[in-house]
Amino acid sequence: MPDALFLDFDGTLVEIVGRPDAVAVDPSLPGILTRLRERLGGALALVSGRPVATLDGFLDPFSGDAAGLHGVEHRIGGHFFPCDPQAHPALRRGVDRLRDAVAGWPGVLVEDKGCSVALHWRLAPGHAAEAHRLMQELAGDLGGSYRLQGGKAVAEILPAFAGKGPIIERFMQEPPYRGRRPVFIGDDLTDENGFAVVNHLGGLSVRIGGGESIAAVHLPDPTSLRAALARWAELGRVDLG
Ligand SMILES: O=P(O)(O)OC[C@H]1O[C@H](O[C@H]2O[C@H](CO)[C@@H](O)[C@H](O)[C@H]2O)[C@H](O)[C@@H](O)[C@@H]1O
Repeated sequence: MPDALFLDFDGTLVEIVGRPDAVAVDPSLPGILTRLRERLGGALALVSGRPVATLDGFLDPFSGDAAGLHGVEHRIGGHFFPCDPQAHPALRRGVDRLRDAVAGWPGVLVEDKGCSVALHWRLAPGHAAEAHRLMQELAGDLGGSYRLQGGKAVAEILPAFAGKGPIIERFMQEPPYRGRRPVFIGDDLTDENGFAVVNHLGGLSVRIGGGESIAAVHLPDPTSLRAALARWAELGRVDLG
């Protein structure tokens, strides 16, 4: 059965760095993704917590199918299904509240993604507990339409329906993904939900780096994944043997 490949971005295709805007993309990566996508008959999608537009900016000139904000928005076959921040007035007020609350916490970063918001403390580990508590409070105040998502030195608030598993399932119902074996590669807590779905569908889950995971296979780091992707672009299939 041919493969359908789903790839996380931060910590998977690129190394984790101090700030969200400081990511360095290996110059070979856009070309590798373009070739691999062609060899997979188009069945390659990014599945990330980032907005789709941010992924496009980092990976230019590569641009293909993608799910952004953990599946809140997605693009498939050139059709973009966006999220309108104006449909989330309570969240927008919450972003203002967050900015005010962390104004005196140097190194704590608010990443406003329109329909979701992330609070980062990688550069300010001493504020981790209070930053996490702040996000828990805000998520509680926003009620059941939103949920809290943990990650690497980050907590995010996003619409409750969103998750990497559901959006992978959605892609798998559409051509060119339908009828293929889903392979999902990720590195973080939010990716476990995607691993559960591909495991259930009889696919392959691959975790980058260590840590407890339900993934079937582990690769050590983004460098080793990029080397594997280049090889798969020649082979035209995923090969972890
Ligand atoms: O689903 P992903 O593509 O893995 O995105 C998850 C979040 O990644 C980003 O934050 C993480 O990477 C940053 C840059 O290396 C790092 O500074 C931060 O500590 C990490 O948590 C991104 O900023 C978030 O928006 C994504 O949701």
